Amino acid sequence: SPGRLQDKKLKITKFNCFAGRVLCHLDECGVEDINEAVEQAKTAFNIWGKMSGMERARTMIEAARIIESRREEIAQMEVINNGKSITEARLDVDSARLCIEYFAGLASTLSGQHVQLPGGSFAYTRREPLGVCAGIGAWNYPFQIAAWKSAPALACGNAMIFKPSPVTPVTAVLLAEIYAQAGVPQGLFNVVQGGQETGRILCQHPDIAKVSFTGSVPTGKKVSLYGIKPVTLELGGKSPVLIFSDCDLENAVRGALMANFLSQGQVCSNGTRVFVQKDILPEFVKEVVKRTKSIEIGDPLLETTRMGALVSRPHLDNVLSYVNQAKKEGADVLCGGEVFLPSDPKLKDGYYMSPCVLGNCTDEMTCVKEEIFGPVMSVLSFETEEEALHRANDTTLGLAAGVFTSDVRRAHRVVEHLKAGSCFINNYNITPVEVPFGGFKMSGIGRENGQVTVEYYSQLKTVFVEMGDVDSLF
Ligand SMILES: NC(=O)C1=CN([C@@H]2O[C@H](COP(=O)(O)OP(=O)(O)OC[C@H]3O[C@@H](n4cnc5c(N)ncnc54)[C@H](O)[C@@H]3O)[C@@H](O)[C@H]2O)C=CC1
Repeated sequence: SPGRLQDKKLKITKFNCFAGRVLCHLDECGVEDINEAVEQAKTAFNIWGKMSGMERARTMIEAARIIESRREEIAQMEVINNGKSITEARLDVDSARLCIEYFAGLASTLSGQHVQLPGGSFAYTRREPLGVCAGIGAWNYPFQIAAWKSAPALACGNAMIFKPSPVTPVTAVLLAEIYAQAGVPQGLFNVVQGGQETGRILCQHPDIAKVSFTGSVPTGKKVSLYGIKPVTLELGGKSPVLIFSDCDLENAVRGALMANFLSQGQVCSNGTRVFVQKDILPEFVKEVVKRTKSIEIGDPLLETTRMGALVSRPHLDNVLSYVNQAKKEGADVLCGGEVFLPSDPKLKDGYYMSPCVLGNCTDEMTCVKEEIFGPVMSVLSFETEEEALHRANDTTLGLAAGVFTSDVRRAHRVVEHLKAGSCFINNYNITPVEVPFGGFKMSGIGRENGQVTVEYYSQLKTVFVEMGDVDSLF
């Protein structure tokens, strides 16, 4: 009930995803903790927000350097936190570092405009920070999300209070430690732990100037109703990949695997609806199934592992139930879709499953309509470009989309008509921090990364300067 966190502390139990054992217990933060974090952040903001961009950049670059020096330790912690393979966890740590470096570089470029007006008068605009921002994270990229939100926030002169998902509470704390070590004012980036109630209290706090949220569509809807404050929403997807018969098939197969199986399929931008032109369907399916079957599943800390454990037992059960539903609705399970038991007895209670390819799918099937958020690829066939585009766009979501073709005119024509915020031509699921990322339609509002993100973490002030006398009508 509202306010229940005012009096008593609730405990979060965090499990180790790949061995299924209890990892730690945490107290959920309530009103008092959040008030304290906000007060600290306000004090820190008063120092940080007044510094020049160059000064802020220097501290952020130091944070990036510390991340690089602790790369392996952070990556290992992320594996335990989330269950993904160490190879992927290292890439997440790199992406976090690159994002901090990128926005440190932008910090000194923040500027306004000068507008000349009649009579020598003029106006200018100032880009000012918002104040104390809230960041709310999902569980699939815990460290990376904390960096993707805090880097632009801090570069623009704001403070941030970040709440990680209670399913993966560990690594955001490392980021707070690193910023502190780099020398940001105390409390500039703080972490509060907890679930939806903590999130609600934080977002609704009157001194929170902005909320940047990553998570599901239903929660995003709630967050957007919390008050008159700017929100960035990075929500779910059910993205299409269009594979034309004139493509380079080898690259299309690789792209389809990257579009579905990174992070055990728990990626918002995944291209889970794979539309393949009819004449290359048999060849494509044969190759995709062969490679999916050979994905090494198991201990995510081993270098050879390509797929680790899903994030929790209930989530694993949910993904498996989607596979069962697909079977009932007439899809063919071409491979995987079952609980996977690693040979190492220590891992017997982990949340593993074999990656799944569903063939013979149609647009009405649940697996084609709903975000599964697990390693399940649905393959559909199409005949014409027009038909593929119509079916690809027939969804309320619009996070990402991909096209594989060797015809340069087709590639750009198709992308022009795809209703998605992040489109890929002849690749999939790459997210360089220099380019904006975010969704159309119900997949979200605003963007993360790229120069444009500065606009989402600052506000514009217009200043009019009169050089003559006041021309009064009275
Ligand atoms: N577009 C993007 O960049 C990404 C989107 N996602 C989406 O996130 C979803 C999976 O993540 P989950 O953690 O299960 O999502 P979720 O919506 O259940 O939770 C996300 C976060 O919101 C918090 N929260 C829950 N209720 C809240 C409330 N009423 N007020 C404030 N905060 C609240 C949670 O504790 C968690 O930290 C998927 O739908 C996925 O597509 C995930 C990663 C990236």
